[in-house]
Amino acid sequence: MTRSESAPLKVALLGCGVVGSQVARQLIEQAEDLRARIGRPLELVGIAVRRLEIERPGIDRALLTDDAFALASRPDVDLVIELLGGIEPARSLILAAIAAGSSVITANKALLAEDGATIYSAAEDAGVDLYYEAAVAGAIPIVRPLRESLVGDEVTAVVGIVNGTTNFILDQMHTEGTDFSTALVQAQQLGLAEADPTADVEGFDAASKAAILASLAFHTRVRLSDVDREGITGVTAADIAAAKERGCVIKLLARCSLSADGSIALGVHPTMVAKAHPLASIPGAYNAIFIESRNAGQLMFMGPGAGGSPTASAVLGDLVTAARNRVRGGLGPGESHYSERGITPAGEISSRYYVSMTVHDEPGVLAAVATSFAEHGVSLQAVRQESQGAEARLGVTTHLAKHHQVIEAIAELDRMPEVHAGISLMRVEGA
Ligand SMILES: NC(=O)C1=CN([C@@H]2O[C@H](COP(=O)(O)OP(=O)(O)OC[C@H]3O[C@@H](n4cnc5c(N)ncnc54)[C@H](OP(=O)(O)O)[C@@H]3O)[C@@H](O)[C@H]2O)C=CC1
Ligand SMILES: N[C@@H](CC=O)C(=O)O
Repeated sequence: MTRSESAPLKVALLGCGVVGSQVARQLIEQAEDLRARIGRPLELVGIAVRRLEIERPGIDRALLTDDAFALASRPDVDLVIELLGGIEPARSLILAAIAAGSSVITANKALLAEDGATIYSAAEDAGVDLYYEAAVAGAIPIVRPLRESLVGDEVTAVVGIVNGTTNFILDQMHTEGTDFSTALVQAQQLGLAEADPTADVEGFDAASKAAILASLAFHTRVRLSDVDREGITGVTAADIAAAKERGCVIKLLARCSLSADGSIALGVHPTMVAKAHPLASIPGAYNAIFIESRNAGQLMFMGPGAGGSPTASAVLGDLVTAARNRVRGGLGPGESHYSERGITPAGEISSRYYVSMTVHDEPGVLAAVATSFAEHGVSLQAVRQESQGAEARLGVTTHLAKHHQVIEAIAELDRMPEVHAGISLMRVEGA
């Protein structure tokens, strides 16, 4: 073995929080196994953090630095792992690492969905690898299947649960009757939530992942701002109860599909899912993703979607792959071959809906409501009416309808004297 064959590949770690601390520990504990898989040892040469003073069990203090730029720009480093999160300084640090000739591994979906194009181009121009399996659905291998395994097929739809925090919260609300705020604190304590959990509960994190999945599935570039998004902060105990009565659970679903005209329909919304549907039984912080493609047909991926150890698994998989490329020469797949596609306007996206409202409990109300929907081209599949004295709670499930048709019908219902108040709508899957 020559000196260069046995010399370690140098690794710089940016961030030592929930995920970074697990990556650092695994790098140290699994050093021998990783060396065997790569063919050369890995040497962790530094860890960038904000607070040097805090205790980090199992981490050698001598590795810590608060000068992330100096670490990311070191010309002797081979591989930089970015686990800070957020847009800046993460973007500048990744660009500095690429400029210094390092391959980069990141879990930063917010950055890739905001400005992936800049990062992808910089990596391609510099001839270094950029891997980001951990950016979508934690431990689940989903980026590599779309980027490599299915690249010869034609993917037509990607649908799933891609945020662990919101799935955990909704599951707790359904199964334990936990209130939203308590369930969110539990998710934060488990290390599932983003540093700012607004990203989770308002659906930004799931929308970022949807943008990445759609970019890979449809060989195009989709950004966070292209995704129609609604979070779970508006989901009430009454919504949960209504879903249960209908034999459903509420899940935050991301949906990306190819429209007939070649444009892409993208959305993240709380959705009533029939209990018999496979997505309904995905518990806690697990994620699950369905892919439909022309040749392969239907595929499903399921596993832990968040948390330190599961996410570290995806990061280390990318690290070994990028390290092997360094050892043997060659590069992984790039992102430079893509086509421009339109984005289907949110109002034109079709779904089935559950619309509920309080009405005067008198003859003819149901017919008036059905007529109002029909006038806007929306046909009803099922109706439930529950008398509450002089009033009744009316719930209707529509057949497939465009969002703008349902909104227009609801605006008209709102003006009808028979309809009292409390009109709410939610998408429906499989019920
Ligand atoms: N948590 C999860 O389940 C998952 C997270 N991800 C992604 O992984 C990334 C990391 O997430 P997570 O580990 O949860 O985040 P944390 O907030 O737990 O950790 C962030 C780390 O980055 C350090 N840091 C932040 N800003 C700076 C800065 N300006 N300079 C130097 N260091 C800085 C922090 O330092 P200090 O420790 O001193 O505060 C901390 O060590 C994010 O992109 C996230 O979206 C992806 C999948 C799952
Ligand atoms: N906050 C995210 C972490 C993983 O991506 C989530 O809850 O899914």
